[in-house]
Parts: sequence; structure tokens; C-alpha cells
Amino acid sequence: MNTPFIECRHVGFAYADRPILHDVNFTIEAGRFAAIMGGSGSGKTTLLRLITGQIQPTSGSVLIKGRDLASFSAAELTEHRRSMGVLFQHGALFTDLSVLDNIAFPMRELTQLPESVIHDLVKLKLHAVGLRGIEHLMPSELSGGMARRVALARTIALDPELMLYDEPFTGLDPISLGVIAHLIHRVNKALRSTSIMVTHDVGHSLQLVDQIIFLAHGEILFSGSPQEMAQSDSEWIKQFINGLPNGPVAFRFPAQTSLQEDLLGKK
Ligand SMILES: Nc1ncnc2c1ncn2[C@@H]1O[C@H](COP(=O)(O)OP(=O)(O)OP(=O)(O)O)[C@@H](O)[C@H]1O
Repeated sequence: MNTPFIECRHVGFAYADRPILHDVNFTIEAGRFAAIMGGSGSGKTTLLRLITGQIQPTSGSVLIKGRDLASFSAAELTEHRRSMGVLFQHGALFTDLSVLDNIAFPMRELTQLPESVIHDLVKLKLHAVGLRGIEHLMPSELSGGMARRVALARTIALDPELMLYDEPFTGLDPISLGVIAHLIHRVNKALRSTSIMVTHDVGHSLQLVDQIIFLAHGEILFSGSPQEMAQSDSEWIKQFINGLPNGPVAFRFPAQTSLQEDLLGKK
């Protein structure tokens, strides 16, 4: 059997004394695309940060290509980060740099490539996201959808073998969202990278990914294919997929007193 690209083995994590993840176990095979889903505050971004090595598990281990991240030297950790492309929630561009300089940034920082090659690569990356010809524009001159595409071009600047997307669809109109989803699919196929996306967008992600990891209260409630998820009997998953206001995640906060007591001061 092939060694998985990413494996979480009994991973637990706490911020100070506040437990966030408990006994999280899953594997993602090389070249596969996984979505991490779950309600707000369930620990999705925390899981991404454990995979990038920004934070370390309190218990258990995160293995990259079979090796425990905790055993990486500083140089190996830098190399691990260099081999990753991360698209953040709002795809933040450097506002005082042009599109060209934004996309060239990781190439200039992390490689010794000559400027002429960097310029050609920027054009290729912009072409990949359908925006060749806007190299000279500043971020303030771009629409939200274009800015997200430029951020995607920057993310793929160094052909990463691991792509991480943290809520890439947030704040986009339906057309821009469709474009970004299509581009993410194309990028994933072209780079054959292993990809992980944290998302709340059930509709698009079920079409994009091979695997879904569903977190609730810091535990894995489900891990499997989109087809398996659609057929799941779990009330949590049904509530999430169908966007129901009530279910295991209650609509009402469980107040300690009744409304009558609050308003009339009576029992
Ligand atoms: N640096 C931090 N220090 C302390 N608590 C934190 C920190 N970062 C996140 N948390 C808490 O950890 C929990 C999990 O956060 P995380 O961002 O991983 O959730 P999430 O599933 O990505 O949420 P969302 O979907 O709302 O972005 C939350 O309750 C959050 O308040």
C-alpha cells in the first residue's frame, strides 16, 4: 500500500487548557482532494495549521509522506512550507504591490530565478486563471472575484505539491464563486497536487473533492466520499447538507431560565 501524503494519528490539540481537537484520525492519499467541513468553531482551521506545521499537536502525530512533522528539522520544516500553496479566506493580496509583483513575490523570496523568467512565469500563472494582461494593475483596481483569482495565481506560483484552501469561496458572488470553483478544479488536475479545502460550501465542494472529513466538536463525525456523505443517516450531516435551522445544532441557545421568568420575574 502507498504511504498516504498526510496522516493524522490520534491527533489532539488544545489552545492553553481549552481542548479543540480530540483523537482525530484520517489519511489523505497523494493526488487526492479532501474537504474539511463542519460547523463554526469545530476546529477546521486549527487542523490546517497542524498540517502546515504552524502549531504542534498536544497528543498524537501529523505525518507528511510517512514522517512525523515533529521530527522535521528547521530546514525540513521550511522545505515543507515551500512545497505548499495556501489560499487564505480572503486571498489577501499585498495592497501596495502590483498584480505582477504580488505573483512574483514567492518566486523572488524563495527562488534564485532571473527576473526575465519570473516575468514569463507570472504571465503563465495569470493565463492559468484567465487574467493574462492585468499584470500592471493594482489590487484596488480589481473586483473581488479577480483579486481571488490573482491570489490563486500567486498560490500556484511555485507549483506546490500540497494545496491548502481556507474557505476560498467566502464573500464571492455566485458567478465569481463558480469561476473560482472551476479554477480550483483545473489547478488541482494540472498540478496533480494533494489538496485540502476548508469550506462551508456543500454544493460546490461535493462536486470538486474525492473525500470529505466532517468535524463536529473537535471530533471526526464522518470521513468518506461525497456519495457516502450524501447517503449518511447522521442527523448532524443531514442538518449541515440541507442547511436546516434545527437539528443536533439547536436553533435556540439553551438559556438557564424561561422567557416567562426573564420577563415577569416569576417561576
Ligand atoms: N489562537 C487561538 N487561541 C485560542 N483559541 C483559538 C485560537 N484560534 C482559534 N481558537 C478557538 O478554537 C476553536 C476552533 O477554531 P477554528 O478556527 O479551528 O474553527 P473553524 O472550524 O475553522 O471555525 P470557522 O468555521 O468559524 O472558521 C474556536 O472556538 C476558536 O475560538
